[in-house]
Amino acid sequence: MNILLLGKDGQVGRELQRTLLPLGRLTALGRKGADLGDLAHLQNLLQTHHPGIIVNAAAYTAVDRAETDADTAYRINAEAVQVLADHAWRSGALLVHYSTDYVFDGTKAQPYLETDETRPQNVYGRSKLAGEAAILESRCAALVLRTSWVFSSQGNNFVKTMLRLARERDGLSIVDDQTGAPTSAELIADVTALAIAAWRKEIIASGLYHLTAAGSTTWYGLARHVLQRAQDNGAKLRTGPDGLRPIGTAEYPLPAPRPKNSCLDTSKLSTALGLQLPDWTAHANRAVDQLTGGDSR
Ligand SMILES: NC(=O)C1=CN([C@@H]2O[C@H](COP(=O)(O)OP(=O)(O)OC[C@H]3O[C@@H](n4cnc5c(N)ncnc54)[C@H](OP(=O)(O)O)[C@@H]3O)[C@@H](O)[C@H]2O)C=CC1
Ligand SMILES: Cc1cn([C@H]2C[C@H](O)[C@@H](COP(=O)(O)OP(=O)(O)O[C@H]3O[C@@H](C)C(=O)[C@@H](O)[C@H]3O)O2)c(=O)[nH]c1=O
Ligand SMILES: [Mg+2]
Repeated sequence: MNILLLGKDGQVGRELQRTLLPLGRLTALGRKGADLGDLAHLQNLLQTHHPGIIVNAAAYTAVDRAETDADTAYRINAEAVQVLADHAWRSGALLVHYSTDYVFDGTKAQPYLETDETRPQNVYGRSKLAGEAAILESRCAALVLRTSWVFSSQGNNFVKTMLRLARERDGLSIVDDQTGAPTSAELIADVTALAIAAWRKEIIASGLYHLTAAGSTTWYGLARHVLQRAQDNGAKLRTGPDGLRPIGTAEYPLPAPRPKNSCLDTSKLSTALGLQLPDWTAHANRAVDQLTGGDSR
């Protein structure tokens, strides 16, 4: 079985290079080998490789930049995904794709279900929702995995930003009224491989699934946890956990509005696969330890 991984150099893509290996003959391409902005090239590439499984970890993820660069965000997050879905439908391939908590408006008091109404508040979220729709409406075999607040010891993410800023600055103000589940790229890639194996055995069906770590916190809570762990590991910080100031969203204005509640209910996927998704702190500790030389416990 040929597996084609797109976006191999992103946070999730890097981890998928490891977890997809036992599932088949893997071809992993980054932006150089497969530019999702070039739809004609993408089409040719799919015809050449004829993969049995396409895993798309590439995306336009710059949430604030998307507000003024909507054309590019839609080309990568929706039009390229339409090309993948059309190919999967015609060839019978399985398409595995990722989406986001930002498809919701964040006003629900409880974690969001797959069946809840979507209402994205920013361009990134709307472009990702259009990508989901392209897949689900194509009726190709697909696993669309919505996740949230992705971090890893590699790439660009909030955990690494906090460690950098805490080394550079005296005191940091962090938003404390947006709640979500920080999810490691490692966990996403591990569960993706399990889901593909289960799909092949017809244990799980095509469709939309929420995939995040268990538990939840705010960005402030995440930053505190990260800086506490880093300090315990002996990292030299100018701002420790007690130097963080919790603020409201209004005090940290950004171009793109973010949902207040980003929590996703993961019972559909965890029940189907028989998994107990770990608390977000387990992988957060691992990432901080990798970045600050501590022991993972
Ligand atoms: N990051 C997060 O917090 C969340 C992510 N998701 C979703 O999870 C998936 C994986 O995200 P994650 O790994 O975190 O994202 P990253 O931003 O770490 O990686 C995305 C990758 O896509 C690549 N890419 C961007 N544009 C193109 C293009 N035109 N052609 C080819 N490759 C391109 C990027 O390359 P380059 O670096 O060169 O731009 C990068 O390697 C995405 O679908 C994302 O929407 C969902 C919820 C939260
Ligand atoms: C750097 C910084 C950020 N913040 C706030 C801004 C924002 O509300 C929050 C997170 O900032 P970020 O820009 O890292 O987060 P953002 O890029 O919005 O993260 C999102 O990325 C996309 C791709 C997703 O799909 C989402 O699930 C989510 O992970 O932290 C502070 O309050 N203080 C700070 O010093
Ligand atoms: Mg960001």
